[in-house]
Formats: sequence, structure tokens, C-alpha cells
Amino acid sequence: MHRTPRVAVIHYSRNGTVHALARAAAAGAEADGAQVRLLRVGGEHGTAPVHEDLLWADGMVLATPTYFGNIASPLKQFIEAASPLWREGALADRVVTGITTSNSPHGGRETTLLALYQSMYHWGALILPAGTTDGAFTAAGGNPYGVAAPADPDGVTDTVHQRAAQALGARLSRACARMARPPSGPLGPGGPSRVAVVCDPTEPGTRTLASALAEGAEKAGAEVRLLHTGSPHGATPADVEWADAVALGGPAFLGGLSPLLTRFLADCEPLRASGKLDGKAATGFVTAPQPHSGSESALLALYHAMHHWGAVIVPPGYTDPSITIAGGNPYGISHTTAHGPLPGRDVLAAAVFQGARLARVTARLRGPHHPDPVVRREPARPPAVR
Ligand SMILES: Cc1cc2nc3c(=O)[nH]c(=O)nc-3n(C[C@H](O)[C@H](O)[C@H](O)COP(=O)(O)O)c2cc1C
Repeated sequence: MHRTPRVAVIHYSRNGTVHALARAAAAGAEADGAQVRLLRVGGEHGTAPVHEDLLWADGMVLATPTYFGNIASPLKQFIEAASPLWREGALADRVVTGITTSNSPHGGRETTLLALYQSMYHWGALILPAGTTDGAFTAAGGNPYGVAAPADPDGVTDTVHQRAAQALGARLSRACARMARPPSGPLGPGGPSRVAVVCDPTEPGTRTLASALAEGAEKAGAEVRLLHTGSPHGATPADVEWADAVALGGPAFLGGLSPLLTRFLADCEPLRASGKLDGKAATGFVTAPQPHSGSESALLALYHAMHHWGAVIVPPGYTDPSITIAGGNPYGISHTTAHGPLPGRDVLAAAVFQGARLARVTARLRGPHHPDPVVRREPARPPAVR
């Protein structure tokens, strides 16, 4: 039996622009069939979000004004106050997306959206960026991270940005509908999920991590392809097209993606441009020479690319004790090569967990006989935004 998906639109707004967009996102989710709570931090009694809303929701739109290229502190405080829930693991697997406004077109809208998600990786939430998956997003400036709009002192937004916010609300509602279904076993409703583990094989440590992720995904019931980039019989874009989910990894290079992995993503561009990567589930793994020499930033750089795909990002967060034991990187598993060329038992255990988690989440996100986790369907006409 399907349960109605639940979406909470949690926002802070001083002058009203963010509030107008939050209402539009709520209308979009409602028109798609979700049960929606529109909640304003600092709002009047009954409309302010409380912890119970986070437990109730399958997914959240988080909307904030851009303050110094970052989340406005009232919203940040709300997120921080939810730490006891995070500690209990109660916030994992929420699907989240973001909206922001700012005065200057390039005054920090992208950084603010990325900052929102930075907290969400720690929750083990599933990040659902806008990508280039809907014409409404392109019309509103083509921000793949979420919806970003100009601020207005009177709190007014134009129809272009309202439509983008509605489309984002509807997109979130569709993903939440999939997560709200009762679990149907490790295989998901349409047979085994297909997972491609794609690795830059330059470092032996990365190859070992890739094998551990593949092992975890296979143990969780997925059909797995374990592939290397850059070799004649290695990974191709067709493997990514085949897969419901991808795990991508390589050695961190100057705090970003390795050249071979970058090359591979460039090869996948025609797929992205034709919308074929929309809704793929994605996770990352990395090796770096020193404990703090780029393992986190390289994973975030990978996820930035995944935003452009419109992928659903599946970080490990702290959803299993193995992550903390292996060094506590909530963005993805990382191995420090200064500790030895190959990862030790603890790191491998976390990699196996991350692969299994990717397979399990993908099985939930997938529809029957449909390879696209966030299945496209004609959006219902959203009600007029008041
Ligand atoms: C403390 C503060 C910091 C701000 N920082 C930025 C900024 O970094 N970049 C920018 O373009 N606008 C900045 N602004 C303008 C806000 O983004 C703008 O007031 C807000 O998006 C309006 O949203 P609202 O109508 O929902 O209150 C800042 C405003 C304040 C009050």
C-alpha cells in the first residue's frame, strides 16, 4: 500500500522573498500529491518547525536567504538544535533540496545551497539537487544545486522563479513518494538494482576500496559492475547509462577529482545533456596522501558534479558505526595512503557498508521496471501561488 509522501518546507525569511518561494515549492509538492507542512523558522505559533516535523517528513525543502554566502543563522540554529535526532540516527535517508535568495546574482547563492547540503551529508540525508532536469530550472538561471532567486525588499518573486520553486517541490515529492513505499526486500520492486563502481585505478588503495564497495553492493542484492577508468576495456558511459546507481572514486588531486575521473565525467557529458543521468543514485570514495590533504574536498567536488547530473547523492553520513571507526568522513569513505598503500580492516568495513547502503537506498528509490530512481512523470498543474 502506498502512503502519501510527506514534505516539510522549512524556511527562514526576513523580508518575505524566501517565504514566497517556499510557498511555491509547497504548492508544487502538494499538486504532485504530497502532504505538505509549510514551516517558517521564527514564525507564529503553529507554523514554526519543531523536531517532530523532521521525524514526520520523508523529505524537506530547506530555504534560506543568502547571508554572507551562507545559511542564515536562524535556520542554521534550527538544524543544529536537531542534533539529538541526528545522534540517534533518526534523520538519515530524508530527501532534501534547497532554495535561496540574495541581492547580488553572484553574491553567494551557489555557496549557500552547497552549505545547506554540507550539513545534510552529516545527517546521512539523500541530497536531491535541481540538476538541469526541468526547463523551469534553466529558465530561472540554470542553477543545478537548487533554486536561487533575486531578493526583493517587498518579498515579491517573479513567475519564472515561482515556477522553478514549484518544479523543485514536485521533484522532491516524487522522490519522497518512492522512499515512502513500504520496503519490498533487498532487491527492490523491479528486480536487482544495478550498481556501477567506477574507479581511477592509479592507486592500489583506491582499487581496494572499489572492490569493497562492490562487495557491499553485491551482498545487498545488487547486480554490480566493478570498472576502472582509462583502460581499453574499462568503464564507458554506457555502463553509467546501464546503472541505477554509481559509486565513483579515485585519488584526490589538488583537493579535487583525479584527472582520469574528470576525463570519465567529461565522456559522460552527452548522457547528462540528454537527461539520462537524472535521478541516478551516486556516492563517492577517495584516497589522499595525508589525513587532511583533500579527502573531504575531493568528495565534495565529485558531488558538485553530481548536482549537475541531477543525481540523488547518497552519502554514508554517520548511519553506521563503521563510518566513525574508519575516521568519521560522512561524505564518503577515504583512505590515507601515508598509513600504507592499502586500507586496513576498519576502512574496508566502512567501504563495504557504503556499497551496501547505496544498493539498499537505490532499491527503495527505484520504481518497478523503471531504471530511473526519480521517475519523470507529467507534473500536475500546480495550484496558483497565493
Ligand atoms: C546579514 C546579511 C548578510 C547578507 N549577505 C548577502 C550576501 O552574501 N550576498 C548577497 O547577495 N546578499 C546578501 N544579503 C542580502 C540577503 O540575501 C537578502 O536580504 C535576502 O535574500 C532577502 O530574503 P528575504 O526577503 O526572505 O528576507 C545579506 C543580508 C543580510 C541581512
